[in-house]
Amino acid sequence: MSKNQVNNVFHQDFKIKPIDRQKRLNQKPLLIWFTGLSGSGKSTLANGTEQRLFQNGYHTFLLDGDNIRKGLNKDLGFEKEDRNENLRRIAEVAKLMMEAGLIVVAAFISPYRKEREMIKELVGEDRFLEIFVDCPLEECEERDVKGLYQKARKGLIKNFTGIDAPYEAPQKPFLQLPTSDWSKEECLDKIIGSIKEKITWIA
Ligand SMILES: Nc1ncnc2c1ncn2[C@@H]1O[C@H](COP(=O)(O)OS(=O)(=O)O)[C@@H](OP(=O)(O)O)[C@H]1O
Ligand SMILES: Nc1ncnc2c1ncn2[C@@H]1O[C@H](COP(=O)(O)OP(=O)(O)O)[C@@H](O)[C@H]1O
Repeated sequence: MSKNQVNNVFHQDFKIKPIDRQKRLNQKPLLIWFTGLSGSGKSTLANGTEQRLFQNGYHTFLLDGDNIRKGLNKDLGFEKEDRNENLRRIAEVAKLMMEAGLIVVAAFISPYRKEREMIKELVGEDRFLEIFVDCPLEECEERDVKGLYQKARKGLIKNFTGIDAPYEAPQKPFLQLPTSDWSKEECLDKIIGSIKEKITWIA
């Protein structure tokens, strides 16, 4: 679409506002964003976090790299530009889900600081909780959950994060979880303990 066409698109106001939906669901929307290397534990912890919230009555949705890349973003690869477009679309989807009142849990490598900043700005700083799933490359490679590191080392996959593509660790994340030292349950206890205050509805 050309710039001209974008200029001819107008914002529509809805009668039902986000605040109405928040009151109905009795919760404040949030984006809980897991970032880290492949195999660091993002999906495991994002799933566990969603399960615990859901079982406690919260309205949630989980967005995960592999699944989104098989559907909405199946036209994108792993070049820097593609990763950025991947995350831009996901951020917009997460924003819509938050407007619907949901607590969104997201698990993406999201290797570039600048893109994570973009997501924070888009959804609002106070509603974006960045969780750094911190696991050394050596341990991720040893886990090699999907056999991708082995393929990357053999040169069968290009631009693999940590091997021949960068990962920029967060400098001031909301939480940093050393998954090579802490168990999954320890990490989940820390997450739930830290976000409890943020998700309680204050009328
Ligand atoms: N080149 C390369 N680099 C990194 N990861 C790769 C690559 N090729 C395929 N995969 C698989 O894609 C999953 C990561 O997708 P994401 O959407 O999270 O990546 S990104 O945020 O756009 O960087 C990632 O999932 P996780 O292992 O859960 O992180 C891999 O299964
Ligand atoms: N503390 C931990 N938190 C999360 N996963 C862990 C932890 N300790 C070990 N693991 C294991 O590490 C692997 C992480 O895989 P996964 O969650 O798919 O990572 P990612 O989504 O980052 O690629 C799983 O096999 C999981 O059982």
